[in-house]
Amino acid sequence: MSRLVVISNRIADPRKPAAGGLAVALGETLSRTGGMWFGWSGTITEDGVPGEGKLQTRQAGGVTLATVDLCQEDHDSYYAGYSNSVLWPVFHYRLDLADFNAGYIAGYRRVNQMFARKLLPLLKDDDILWVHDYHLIPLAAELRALGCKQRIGFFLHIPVPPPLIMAAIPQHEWLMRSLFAYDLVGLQSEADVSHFTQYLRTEGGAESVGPQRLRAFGGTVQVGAFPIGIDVDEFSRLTAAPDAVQTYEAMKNEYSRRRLLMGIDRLDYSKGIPQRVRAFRELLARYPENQHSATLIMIASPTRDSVNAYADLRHELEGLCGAINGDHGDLDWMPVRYIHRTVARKRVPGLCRASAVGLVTPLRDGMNLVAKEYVAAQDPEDPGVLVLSRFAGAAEQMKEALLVNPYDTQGMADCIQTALRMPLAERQQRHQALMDRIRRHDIHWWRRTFLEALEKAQD
Ligand SMILES: O=P(O)(O)OC[C@H]1O[C@H](O[C@H]2O[C@H](CO)[C@@H](O)[C@H](O)[C@H]2O)[C@H](O)[C@@H](O)[C@@H]1O
Ligand SMILES: O=c1ccn([C@@H]2O[C@H](COP(=O)(O)OP(=O)(O)O)[C@@H](O)[C@H]2O)c(=O)[nH]1
Repeated sequence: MSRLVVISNRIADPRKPAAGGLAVALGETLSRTGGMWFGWSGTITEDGVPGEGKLQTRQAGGVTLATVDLCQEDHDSYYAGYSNSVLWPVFHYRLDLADFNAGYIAGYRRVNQMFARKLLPLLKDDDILWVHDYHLIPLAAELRALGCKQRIGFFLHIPVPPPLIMAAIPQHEWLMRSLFAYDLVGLQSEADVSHFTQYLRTEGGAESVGPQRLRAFGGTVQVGAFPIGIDVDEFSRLTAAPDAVQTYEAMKNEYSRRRLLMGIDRLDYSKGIPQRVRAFRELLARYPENQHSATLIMIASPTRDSVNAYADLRHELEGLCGAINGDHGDLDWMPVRYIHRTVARKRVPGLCRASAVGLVTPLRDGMNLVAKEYVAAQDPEDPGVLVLSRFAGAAEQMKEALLVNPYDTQGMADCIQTALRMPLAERQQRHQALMDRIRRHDIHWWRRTFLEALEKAQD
């Protein structure tokens, strides 16, 4: 059987809590299949030479972890720069936050070339390569240029914007053309496939040459939607494990007289956190019965803090939470518990299960695994209610959640009130339907269907 080689910028460090769905999902996938995981070590070296990171390999169970360091200059131009100040904001429809600094692209190309150079000697002839996410769009083209013949699939974890937004990236054509070096391009949702296809038609004159196969830019590419899932059984086990049970009991005890609402995200502007907190403030104002009762636990895990837009967001959120607590709080009740730390993964299910409402309200999100984890952690006899943004990739599958528009503060407050008052029978019904869906399309389904499609993709 062929070995699976997964390549992503972020790899899970078993010594640290993993905040970020990609690392969580790929960790779970590889623990099943074994193979190799290649990516950035997470280390930034101060005296390194650009394009020359040190390669290290180590064994973690059945998985070989192969990592390279980045020097400060590469980190700033490739990761913080082109990946997270150009591609991330534009793909999340935030042209206003993009920084089209002309210097970033050189670092992006340099690191992709370095990854290709370091990876190639580690490969066996019949390996299957699976490259992940926007940091590594040109990796297959770089590998092909060095003679790599293995099958290579690509999966994009973030949304694809409509063509005219994509076209704002100065190098958009080069980027999209690079995708033709892959045998298969996987996206999170049908909406993403539709945007990608529209882009190729309008900018590359694409024509269909088979089911989900397009010809453009002088080549052909196979495209498909493969919505990522969670490991439902593993998450259920985690929910029943001592750490999660202890967290659940501690929360129930501490907030016995309150109704808990929770949000847990990286502190990212795509996640709609200030909008969510404003909707919560509106809930307290419009429905005063929630005063002294509703309590929002808002975990905002630190992320990408060297990028300005993230530091600005932190200030905004801290001001907002402080103002709500100042205006509405009392000696025995603080409406918002804002926590700017990463919560260990083993405690996440306990927090989810103790919360009557799970708030997953991104302005735009590739998928959002928290939405699925919240559902998986519930007690089926007395489940909480998921309030989900219609702009999360997860909304395409999770129709039985209460879907909201996160830009509509009043609408979101009304929806939270509906969630808080929802009768038990309806909560059970919705939960059961959502569980069926996340079980059918779990992480194993995702890996299997993608890899089967990759195997079948024409040369
Ligand atoms: O690696 P970081 O810069 O610390 O960021 C964490 C990850 O964020 C993004 O996650 C995405 O993947 C999830 C799983 O498919 C998906 O549910 C979510 O909607 C996406 O935002 C990013 O795409 C990853 O590359 C990062 O590792
Ligand atoms: O403090 C935190 C914040 C997040 N997470 C986990 O990080 C992942 C976030 O993935 P998601 O797809 O929701 O969003 P991303 O951060 O990848 O954009 C989920 O598994 C969360 O449970 C965590 O373990 N601790």
